[in-house]
Amino acid sequence: MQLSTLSLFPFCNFLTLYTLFHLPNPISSLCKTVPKFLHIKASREGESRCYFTLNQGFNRSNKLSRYIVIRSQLAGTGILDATNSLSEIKPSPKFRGVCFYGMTVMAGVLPFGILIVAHPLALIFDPYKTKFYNLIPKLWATASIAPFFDIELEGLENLPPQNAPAVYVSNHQSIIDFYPLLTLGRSFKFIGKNTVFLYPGIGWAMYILGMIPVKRMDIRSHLEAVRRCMDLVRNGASVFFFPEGTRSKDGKLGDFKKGAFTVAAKTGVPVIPMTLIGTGEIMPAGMEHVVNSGSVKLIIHKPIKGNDPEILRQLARNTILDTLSIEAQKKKRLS
Ligand SMILES: CCCCCCCCCCCCCCCC(=O)OC[C@@H](O)COP(=O)(O)O
Repeated sequence: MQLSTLSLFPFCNFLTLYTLFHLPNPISSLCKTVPKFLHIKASREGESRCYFTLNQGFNRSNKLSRYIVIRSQLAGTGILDATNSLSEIKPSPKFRGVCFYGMTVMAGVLPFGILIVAHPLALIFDPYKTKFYNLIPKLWATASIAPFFDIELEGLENLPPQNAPAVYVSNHQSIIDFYPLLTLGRSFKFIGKNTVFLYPGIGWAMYILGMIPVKRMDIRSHLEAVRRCMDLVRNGASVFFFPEGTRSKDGKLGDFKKGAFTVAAKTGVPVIPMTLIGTGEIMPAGMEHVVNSGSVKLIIHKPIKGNDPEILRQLARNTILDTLSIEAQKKKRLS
C-alpha cells in the first residue's frame, strides 16, 4: 500500500492510525523514551497486515506532512479490536549520556552568569545562608535531569524549615547524586572532594556558593572543613555531607566517617538522613559516560538529635541501611 492511499482508510484493516504530536518536551521524549506514534487496531480477526515501502511512502505526492514519520511494526495485530502499541525506541545509554552533559551545560550558562553577577550582593547581604541561591541550583538541577529521569520524593514533611540550620547526610552512589538533592531547593553547603572544585563551571559555582573542599587523607584539611561547617551552621546555614566520603562501587552502603556528626553534635543542630535510590543504576560509578534509563527515589528521614557523634553516626547509617534494604526487597517483589 502506498502512503497516499491512507486517505482510503476504510479499505484498510486499520480502524485507527494517528500520529501524536503533543509531546510535552521534545528532549524529554527523545531521551526518556520515544513515544508510540502509531497505533493500529485490527478490524477483522487475522487481517491486520498492510504493506508499504519507504520509496513509495515518503514522497511529495502523498501529501503527508514532512513531520509525519510512521514506524511499522505489525506483529500480533490480528486480534479483533486489539490496540497494539508499538514497542518503544530506547536511545542508547551513551547517547543519553551525551545529551545529559549537553543539557546540563546549556542549562547552566544563565544560572552561572547570574551567580557571578549576584555574588557581591550575596556576600554583603547574606554571607552565610546564601538564601539568595536557593532557586538557582534548584532550577539548574531540575532542567538538567527532567528529560532523563523522574524523581520521587518521600518524607518532605521531615525537612526542617528552610532557614533552620541542619546537617544533611545521604548515601553516595553516583556523581549525579547531587542533582536530585538540589531539586529540594535548599541552599546546602556541600562538602566536596577538593579536585571537584577545579571542574570548569560546576566547581567554580561550588566555590562561589561557599561549599567546602576536603583533601583526601589530609587530617588538617578534614579538621578545617569541620571547623568551617560549624561556623556556617552557627550562622544559620545548612551543610551536606556524603559521609561515606566516596561513591559506593557495588551499591552497598560504606562506612560513615565522623565529620558530619561531630558538626551536628557540637552545634546542637539536627542530622537529617536521606536515602537516595536509583542514581547508582542510572550512572554507575566508573561509567560516567552513560545515562541508563530508570528513576530516582529520594527519602527524607526524620531528624536525629544528640550530643554524641558516634550515636548520631550509627543512627543515621542504620536508618539509611534499613531503607536501602527495604527498597531493594520492594524492587525484587515487583520484578
Ligand atoms: C552552573 C550553575 C550551577 C549552580 C549549582 C551548582 C551546585 C553544585 C553542587 C555540587 C555538589 C557536589 C558535591 C560533591 C561531593 C563530592 O565531592 O563527592 C565525592 C565524589 O562525588 C567523588 O568521589 P569518588 O567516588 O571517590 O571519585
